[in-house]
Amino acid sequence: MASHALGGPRPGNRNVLLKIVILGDGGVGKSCLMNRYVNNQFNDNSFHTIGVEFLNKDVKINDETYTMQIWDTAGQERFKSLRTPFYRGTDICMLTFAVDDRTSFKNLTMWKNEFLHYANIKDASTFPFIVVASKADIGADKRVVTESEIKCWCEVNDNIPYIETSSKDAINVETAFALGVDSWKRLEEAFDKTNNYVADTVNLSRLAQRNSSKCCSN
Ligand SMILES: Nc1nc2c(ncn2[C@@H]2O[C@H](COP(=O)(O)OP(=O)(O)OP(=O)(O)O)[C@@H](O)[C@H]2O)c(=O)[nH]1
Repeated sequence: MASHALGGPRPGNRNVLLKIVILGDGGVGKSCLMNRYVNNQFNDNSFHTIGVEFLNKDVKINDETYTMQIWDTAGQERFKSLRTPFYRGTDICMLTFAVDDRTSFKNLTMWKNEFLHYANIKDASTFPFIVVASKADIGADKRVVTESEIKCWCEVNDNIPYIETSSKDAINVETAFALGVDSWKRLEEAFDKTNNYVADTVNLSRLAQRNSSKCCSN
């Protein structure tokens, strides 16, 4: 949760800082996604990430300015203990798989659960996840995960928003991050509303208690 949600009104002239974590199997294109988004570059021979790396980018989305702090994590199993300590305090989680890699799609559930566990999030339905299908530029002959099965997985998982991207051809990369921010904003507003509602309920019940104790003392 961003600091303004905990500490009162959003400061007028400062950017909202959003911590965004990109998760998914090794080789699905997480580093390339971050590099396309932040530096508008693509590397055909990107190396495996060891642990985590992060980059910042200031953006304006729907008239609001944000500092996007993007954490690219190592997808390989052997780096699990190096990446999981960085999950806490995340505002948006991008669950990534490559459309030419069925195992990476099957592992989305594992990634989601790993994140929920180490970020200590109790209710997945209130957290802004985004599913990012990467390498959408590859030919139809190489594609092994269909759009309908991705949509189905998202539906079963609290209707997580989903987008197909290509870092190589710069398709939908900015939109993917904007989608994450949209989802974060929607859930944050819902959270604020619920909390106000709970606060009102508490106040009303306190009032009722006070009134009823008055009645008792009469
Ligand atoms: N065709 C295509 N290849 C891509 C795309 N994005 C990444 N790749 C390639 O996929 C390979 C792996 O990309 P990375 O970004 O290093 O993958 P990663 O998910 O960060 O991998 P780990 O660091 O091991 O977790 C590289 O050879 C990239 O060039 C894409 O949009 N299209």
